This record gives sequence, C-alpha cells and structure tokens, in this order.
Amino acid sequence: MTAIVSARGLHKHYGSLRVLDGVDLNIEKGAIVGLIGPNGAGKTTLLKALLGLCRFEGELEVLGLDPRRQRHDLSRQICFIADVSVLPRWLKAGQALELVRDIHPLFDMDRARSYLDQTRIPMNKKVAHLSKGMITQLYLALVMAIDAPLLILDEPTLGLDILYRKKFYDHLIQDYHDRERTIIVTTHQVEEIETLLTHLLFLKDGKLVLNTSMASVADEYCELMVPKDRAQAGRDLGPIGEREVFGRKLFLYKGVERDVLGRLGELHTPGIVDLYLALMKEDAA
Ligand SMILES: Nc1ncnc2c1ncn2[C@@H]1O[C@H](COP(=O)(O)OP(=O)(O)OP(=O)(O)O)[C@@H](O)[C@H]1O
Repeated sequence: MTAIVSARGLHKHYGSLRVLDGVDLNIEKGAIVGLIGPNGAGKTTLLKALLGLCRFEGELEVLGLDPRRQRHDLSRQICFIADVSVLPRWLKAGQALELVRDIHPLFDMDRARSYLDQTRIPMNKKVAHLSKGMITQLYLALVMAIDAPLLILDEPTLGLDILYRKKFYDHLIQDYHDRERTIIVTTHQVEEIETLLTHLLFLKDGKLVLNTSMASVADEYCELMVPKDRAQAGRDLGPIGEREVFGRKLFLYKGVERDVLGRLGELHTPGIVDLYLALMKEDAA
C-alpha cells in the first residue's frame, strides 16, 4: 500500500487555543476518507496543514512531499475544494473555464463541461449574476475537472440543493472509479457520504477520537435493539451509547461479542451518525 498522507504528532495553536493536538494519520492510496467533527473541531485546519496552507508542528508527508517546503509542487497534484467560492465576480462562467484551462495543466475541459451540463448555469452570465448555489456548482465543476491524484473536499456541497448534492456525489464516485484517486472529504451531512467512504476519521477538540476503516467499524461496533424491559441487561454489557427509538432501547457497543449481544435482541451495524453521537459525547474518549 502506498501512503498518500503520513502524519505524526501534528500540533497547531492559535495563541492559547489548541486546534490540532497530536494528530497521527495514515491515508493509503485509493481511500475515500470522511473527516467528521463538530464546528471548530479543527477539520479545516487539518486540511490546510495537508495543503501547506498553514503552519504547524509535527511530521507530515503528502504524496511524498513536505507541504511546508514543497507547497507549489504539491498544489499541482491536489485538487482542493474549499467551502467558499473564490471565483472573481466579474468573470463570465464560460471565461472561468478558459481561465482554469490556461492556468492548470491537469484541467480536463470535457470533464468540466460534462459537470456543467448537469446544471442550468448560462455560460455567458457573469459570476456576480449567478445564484449562490450556481456559483458553487461552477466552482465544483472547475475543480473536479482537475485530474489530480488527491482530492480534498471541505464541505463541497454547502448551499446546494438536494438534487444537485446527490448528482455531485454520484459524479464523484463515478470519477473515483474512472481514475486512480484518493479522496478526503469533510461534511456535516454525513448521511450523504456514508455509503461512499472506505475510512472514517472523527476529530474532536483537535484530536482524532476515531481513525478506522469502514470494514473495522462493522467488526468492532455493534448496535443492539431491545425492548425497554430488557434495558438493564443491555446496560450491564457496558454500551458506549444508549438511546430510545420508538419505545425501544438502542445500545451501541464496542468490542462485545455478537453472540453475547444476539441473545438479548436485534443486532445492526451502526451508522456514522450513531457512532458519532456515542463517541462525541462530552465524557467520551
Ligand atoms: N486564522 C485563525 N486564527 C485564529 N483562530 C482560528 C483561525 N482559523 C481557525 N481558528 C480557530 O481554530 C478552531 C478550529 O477551526 P476549523 O476551521 O479548523 O474548524 P472546523 O472543524 O473546520 O469547523 P467547522 O465545522 O465549523 O467548519 C476554531 O476554534 C477556530 O476559531
């Protein structure tokens, strides 16, 4: 396996605020990694560190390069979608395509057009006269058409309507299968990416409280649904999460044998939201 990202002991402070607090991370080629965490957890800061866009302490290699010293080389191999649209407002949509074609050697015009065909953006309109969602669509089309081995998406679908968000992720996965890519994505709409991911990272107060493959989630974690009158038996097995669903109790366990749990009720593999709720509790981790 080739490491695309290799980080040891990443730290970042803003004054007395500790934003990254000892992050260790390996991301292998071909992974689709979801970076999930509450507001202010440090997700964007971590992505900025990977891109060489902020200073930090610790060891970090991305695509075999040091983002602090080789940011320029790195930027040619990473396609980065930020959560803000940075397109000049005076530019017409069609001109934006030509501009990126002229400045980025890995830009694929046909691919950009195929993204834009899915939208209702008039190519002769200025960015200033497009809707907020259209500006994001245009920006996504431009950036997604850059044929880079590493794709970093920071809240890519913020402000987009449901239909286009679905199209975007369909496109993303198609694109992933068409070319060899590694993808890191942050979003608060985790249900949308749940089925795409191969790896899951939970960041809380600058620390990774979960760093695992989706396959390991299914092996390690298990949900048990029991009638309320069996709740105590469920609690006795040491769940890491407990909540009520339609008058029954849903417990989440880590590392407890499925055979043992299965005697009490129905078993499921937990979804990302349930894992998140259990692991992000104030007293957890
Ligand atoms: N340039 C900066 N100067 C000072 N503090 C900053 C700066 N950038 C980020 N921070 C602080 O660092 C912390 C982490 O911010 P970051 O943007 O990485 O969080 P996030 O996990 O991406 O949050 P969100 O989900 O809200 O986008 C926050 O407390 C934020 O206020």
